[in-house]
Amino acid sequence: MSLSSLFRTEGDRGQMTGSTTVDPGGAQHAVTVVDVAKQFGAVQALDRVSLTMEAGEFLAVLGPSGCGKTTLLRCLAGFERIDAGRIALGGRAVALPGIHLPPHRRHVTVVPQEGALFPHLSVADNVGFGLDGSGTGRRGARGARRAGRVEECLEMVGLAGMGARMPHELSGGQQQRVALARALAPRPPLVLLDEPFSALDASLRTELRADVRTALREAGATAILVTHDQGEALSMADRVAVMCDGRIRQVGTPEEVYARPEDAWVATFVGEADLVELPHGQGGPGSVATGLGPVLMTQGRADASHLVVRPEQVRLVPETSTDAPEWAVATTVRSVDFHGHDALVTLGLPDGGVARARTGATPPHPGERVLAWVEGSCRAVPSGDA
Ligand SMILES: Nc1ncnc2c1ncn2[C@@H]1O[C@H](COP(=O)(O)OP(=O)(O)OP(=O)(O)O)[C@@H](O)[C@H]1O
Repeated sequence: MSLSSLFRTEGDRGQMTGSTTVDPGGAQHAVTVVDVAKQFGAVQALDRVSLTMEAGEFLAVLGPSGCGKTTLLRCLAGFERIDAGRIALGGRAVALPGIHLPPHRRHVTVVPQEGALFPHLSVADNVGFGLDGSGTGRRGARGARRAGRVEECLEMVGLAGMGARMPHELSGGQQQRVALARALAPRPPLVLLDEPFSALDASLRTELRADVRTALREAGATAILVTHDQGEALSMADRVAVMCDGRIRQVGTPEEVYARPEDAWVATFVGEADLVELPHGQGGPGSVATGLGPVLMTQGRADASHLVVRPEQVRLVPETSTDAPEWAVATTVRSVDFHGHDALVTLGLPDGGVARARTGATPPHPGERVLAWVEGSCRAVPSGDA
């Protein structure tokens, strides 16, 4: 679901009035979400969602399709009323039982998926749309201030000097840059990005990710990016909130959610991982026998049920090599997914299981016999089944 249809209507223009409703628990944070619930018929789109953000922070909300990411964004923007819980922005309560501040009073701007620009307005007029002085002519001090801010924002997104162009004269990537410039122009304390790169090709996405990150940092904006693309979330965000079935399963830095997943579901959703089921009660530190030989297990939890083995931890050498440790297991390469800079090799293990190994750009061939072992230690996690 996209926010684009609801992005800034004429009625939103320039209305940024304040509210005196202070949230007692949210005063220190740019964003405070506490136990927010939202239901559509039988679907619990948000199930007691809580999170806080500091000013200037960039949070990615990462989860599969239908997990509730857009609903969370829409509740923050004010397009949806919450059923329970509370939301405060900059210490100001904007949603709680009995209070629902409309979108134009929340000081939030949205960068939607695509098609958000007004086709009949120039790039400069699109960017300046919500600014003081828009619609009042371009002369005078206000007009000059507005023009200055528009050019500043276009420069921030790498489009300096392109204000006179019309949207149809821009590429898809340039149009998304304009949408970002428009969102940043009123200096909003919170910018919401709803899968803003989804319509772009792979190389453009990568380029734009870095530029958007830089522009947001320069603007000092607090930002939330909704995405189902783990690479996008891990490469751009200060912290990642991993969502599943209307709940936030884990919030942490990209390194934390990747290296220390809370449960097996997070481990397999954020990056590739193979799970080894642990014998009951074997969650504590030590060595575990697996189809890939003995694996060192870190920090077990009493309820741990699976060991997380990342493909980059699995080492491979030809079966005839003498470079493998004595506990390496002789396996057969089943298939190879070649990605250019690296490859994901699927191995058929002697115990009938499969495991994956990430290799360099010269992987072994399907059918080849190799020695495999796990390097470093693996984390034991609970299954995460609700
Ligand atoms: N207005 C609505 N009426 C009924 N159901 C809705 C409505 N909006 C969302 N839902 C349902 O709520 C759930 C969460 O939807 P949401 O759009 O938030 O998910 P999402 O994670 O953003 O998915 P996607 O990545 O596919 O956009 C889904 O089951 C969806 O069908």
